[in-house]
Amino acid sequence: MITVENVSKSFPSSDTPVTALRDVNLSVSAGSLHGLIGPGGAGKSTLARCVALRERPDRGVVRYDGMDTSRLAGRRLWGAQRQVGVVDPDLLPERTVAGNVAAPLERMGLDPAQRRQRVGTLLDVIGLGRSGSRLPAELSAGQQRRVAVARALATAPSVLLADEPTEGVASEESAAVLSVLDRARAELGATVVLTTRDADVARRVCDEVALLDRGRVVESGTLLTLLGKPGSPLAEALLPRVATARAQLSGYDRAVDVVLVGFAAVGALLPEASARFDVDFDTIGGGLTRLGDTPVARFRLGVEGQRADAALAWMAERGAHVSTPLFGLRDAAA
Ligand SMILES: Nc1ncnc2c1ncn2[C@@H]1O[C@H](COP(=O)(O)OP(=O)(O)OP(=O)(O)O)[C@@H](O)[C@H]1O
Repeated sequence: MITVENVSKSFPSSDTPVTALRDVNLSVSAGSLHGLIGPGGAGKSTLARCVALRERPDRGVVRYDGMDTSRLAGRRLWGAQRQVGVVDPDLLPERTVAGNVAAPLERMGLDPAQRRQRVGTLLDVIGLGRSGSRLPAELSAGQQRRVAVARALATAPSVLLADEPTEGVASEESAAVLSVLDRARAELGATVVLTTRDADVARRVCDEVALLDRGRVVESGTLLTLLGKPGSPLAEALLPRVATARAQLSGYDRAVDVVLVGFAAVGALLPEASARFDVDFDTIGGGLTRLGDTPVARFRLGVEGQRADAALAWMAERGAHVSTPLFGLRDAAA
């Protein structure tokens, strides 16, 4: 577990200093794929570099499993930094794919046989097992980025940092880059921290997220918990839109938004509640999406029937997130 406690960081500039982080608190669970999300200049890279021990906070503490890293210096700091692999997208152009991945192992003094084996494993993880002897210039941008990830993983760090991992990669290749980060976590046991401006990247691959804006963490937590949080800006960015015209609501006793998570809920909860309680649900907005492999739906429902409250409570007991009724009462809209 990595914890960031009350971290602030400013950079000198010609007039007033630029404040990049303001009193930031954050937890990154071991083995998670944690996304730092936010607009340009929000402080994502600075926070990621503090987490990776490449930047020292002006105030506050970064802890690794409870250990205060601000007290580390010299060899102990270097040892802690080595536990964090940072993806550097710039490959060595004159070296082959295998040579790029092997470079950190050569610096470590690993013998050639072990080096070959480690490089082979990593090339398989990134899906380029047959491309070891090619040069970076022969690869697409997405393949190059995957090689950069393999190189950062070469020394088996416990934490991997990828700053904007899909930047500069064609959209059809970004899924493969993200899936390599997921494999780094799932198969190599690394805790992965990525930064992105794109909520879609978080939706596809992250399980924990923090939303930053102007140097502050606006909200953070697991994606699945945030989905059920009323008013969550991240949930709003990640779930299907439910905007509907007021007139569309006027034909119903009430309207509610429901968020359903998982195959069983998305597939069966609405028809079952409808049959059990003799209630009609009309979908008047929203739709389906996925968080990683998990299907997620948000629907705006027009609800009709005497036992609507009981039906909605029954769904909530089964894990549906049901909003308080919207303004759609028939009388109010009339
Ligand atoms: N080394 C530095 N020297 C001066 N200012 C810096 C430095 N690093 C970051 N900043 C400033 O700190 C603020 C936060 O920058 P940071 O790169 O952390 O944001 P970001 O969310 O990663 O942005 P982007 O998505 O554009 O990369 C910005 O105003 C930036 O200009």
